[in-house]
Amino acid sequence: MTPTMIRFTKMHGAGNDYIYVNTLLYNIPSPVEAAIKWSSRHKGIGSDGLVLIGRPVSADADFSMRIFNADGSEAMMCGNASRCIGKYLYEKGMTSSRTIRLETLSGIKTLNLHVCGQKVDSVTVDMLEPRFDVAGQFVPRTDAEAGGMLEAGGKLFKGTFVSMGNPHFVIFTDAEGLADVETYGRLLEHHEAFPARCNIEFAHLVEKDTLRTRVWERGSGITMACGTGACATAVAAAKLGVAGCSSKVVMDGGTLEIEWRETDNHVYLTGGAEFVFDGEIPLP
Ligand SMILES: N[C@@H](CCC[C@H](N)C(=O)O)C(=O)O
Repeated sequence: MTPTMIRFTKMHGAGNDYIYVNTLLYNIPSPVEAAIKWSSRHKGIGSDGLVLIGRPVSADADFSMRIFNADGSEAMMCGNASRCIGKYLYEKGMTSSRTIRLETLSGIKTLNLHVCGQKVDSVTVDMLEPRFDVAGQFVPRTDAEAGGMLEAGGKLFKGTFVSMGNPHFVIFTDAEGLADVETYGRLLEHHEAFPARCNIEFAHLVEKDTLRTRVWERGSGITMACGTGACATAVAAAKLGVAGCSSKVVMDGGTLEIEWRETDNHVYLTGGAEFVFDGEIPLP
């Protein structure tokens, strides 16, 4: 039997790369299987995961996003993919609006497209409010307000738990400590303090309001950037007084700008988005 071919677009935001499929045109019956197979760096397209763009359930949204990590697990939110979807929808002619309401598993996020000529230069995403106390995402180990000491691989890590829809644990360290992402990232992702596993950020203040961050993503391992992780880092830094409410987060693959706005308590994420290539692949 001839396999069903699916057209996809590979994109990245600050090096965080995903495979995008327009499910208005193509049905993906088993996204978990597709995410695992297609994300493989050696036997697939190669990516940090799979993103499905679709029709929203809510009348208040224009489009929807579903995001699957490279291990097939589904996440509630993805900051970098949201920006890429803004560019995808606008530049592929699926919308002419520069404001898009995107339905995600963690609510409707508004994308503001910054357009120059016909191209989307960058996108600002209203990531809504950060949370510090999500049942089912984090079991605090101390009576600290939002965070605690966790032991992994014989080492103690003090971090701050921040949910941007999805869970993050942000550890402030010195410059050398950023390399801990390689040794301890996986162990912390699976720490018993995180019933739903966790994304782990190792962050270091390099200059005023500029944070260098490396990330271990739940379900994908080390990635070149994480949008929700950048937001979590900036929020944790502001909460602890390490940085102000607007900061730059420098990740392995690029820099993202974050503002935690006092007026509405929302976090705004700004950064670029890039096309890599289009292709066709059989359904698994
Ligand atoms: N890369 C993303 C986050 C993707 C999901 C994450 N790994 C999770 O499981 O929560 C981003 O840019 O936010």
